[in-house]
Amino acid sequence: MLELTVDLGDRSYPIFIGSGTLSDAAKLTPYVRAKQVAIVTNETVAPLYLDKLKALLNDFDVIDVVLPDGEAFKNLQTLEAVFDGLLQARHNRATTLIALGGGVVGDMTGFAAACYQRGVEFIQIPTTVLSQVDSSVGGKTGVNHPLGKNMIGAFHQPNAVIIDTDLLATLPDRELSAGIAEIIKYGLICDSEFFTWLQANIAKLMARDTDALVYAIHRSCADKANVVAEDEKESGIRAILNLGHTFGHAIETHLGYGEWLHGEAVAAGMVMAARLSCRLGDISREQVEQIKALLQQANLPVLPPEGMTPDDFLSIMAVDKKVLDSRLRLVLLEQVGKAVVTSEFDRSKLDEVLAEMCVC
Ligand SMILES: NC(=O)c1ccc[n+]([C@@H]2O[C@H](COP(=O)([O-])OP(=O)(O)OC[C@H]3O[C@@H](n4cnc5c(N)ncnc54)[C@H](O)[C@@H]3O)[C@@H](O)[C@H]2O)c1
Ligand SMILES: O=C(O)C(=O)C[C@@H](O)[C@H](O)[C@H](O)COP(=O)(O)O
Ligand SMILES: [Zn+2]
Repeated sequence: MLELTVDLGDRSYPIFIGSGTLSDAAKLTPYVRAKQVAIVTNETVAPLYLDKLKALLNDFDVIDVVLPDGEAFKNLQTLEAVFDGLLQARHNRATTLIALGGGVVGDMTGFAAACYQRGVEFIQIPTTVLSQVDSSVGGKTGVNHPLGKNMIGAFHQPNAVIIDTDLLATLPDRELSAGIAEIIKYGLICDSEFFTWLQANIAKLMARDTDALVYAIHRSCADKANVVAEDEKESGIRAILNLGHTFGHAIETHLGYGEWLHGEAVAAGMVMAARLSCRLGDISREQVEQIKALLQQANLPVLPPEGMTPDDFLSIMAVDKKVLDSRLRLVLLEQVGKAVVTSEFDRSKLDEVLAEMCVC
């Protein structure tokens, strides 16, 4: 079992990573501070893992809230079900919410915890690759709005993150690939050595080799924990975790949430960001091809969806959360392994990349 810490002073918390961590009550119960516990999960994950989790909580008063499955349900209306469950069971400020599921369940549970009675504690038990390497760590919580991804939310850190790699056995291949997109992101933004490791080990990851998966999850969480510890609320460096997301969120919003998976949209978005970085003279064409090749080996898209126009991108990107004083800010690559967040780029180059990549 591996352990990392997200270092946030007196709000620091552990990330436990390994096979079988969800069979170990000692990893969970110290982070539940009172009797009331509410497990939030969804209709796909509940039949697979809810009983396993409940078995660790025999000494607690446990309720569960089972949400519908899908990005399309990551909204304020679905959140009502969590508040209904908590209020009907008379949960008070000492309750602990536990998110058992992928990033959708994690983001919604965290946001419910941030809001319920003005803030209660929560624990993340991520069950997808994407949530194990990214969404369960760092305290970004929230829901989508029809006009933009994650537009309603809060920063609210969990008490602990418990990652059991055994749970990935039931994950569909398409979801594995989507998670690998965010893993590749870390190599690109801050860890060139990891990028090189990924080039050598992508086949193992795709074959679900346990050692490779544990290594990639641990390294991704370590990279994310470092960034979050430096800039918890994204006043600066944390925005590098958004590589590919300005384009990717535009794809998700334009298509309707759930058509493309988040990781798929981010993959295409990272190629768009890489192409722009190349056009601006930072990374080479060869490096863009290396990035594309790695994503393609993970069965990820490297082009935007057919029919999406430059104007479709620009109108949604205009409401991106990183926009400052009406100016678009993008995460670009200075090198493979070094991202920067900037509004100081030649806008005509963005137009050229969009025109070149959008197949209408
Ligand atoms: N908060 C953050 O920092 C952050 C970071 C990255 C992504 N996100 C958000 O995370 C979401 C994407 O998360 P995701 O990729 O985990 O998608 P998801 O939560 O929709 O899960 C993917 C699918 O896998 C199913 N599933 C989950 N665990 C399973 C398991 N062990 N076995 C079988 N099926 C399983 C789910 O029911 C779902 O159908 C997006 O909403 C994205 O915006 C948030
Ligand atoms: O943790 C972060 O910071 C990230 O940006 C991680 C992203 O992978 C994630 O998709 C996040 O939800 C995006 O946040 P947003 O603020 O751009 O909505
Ligand atoms: Zn993401």
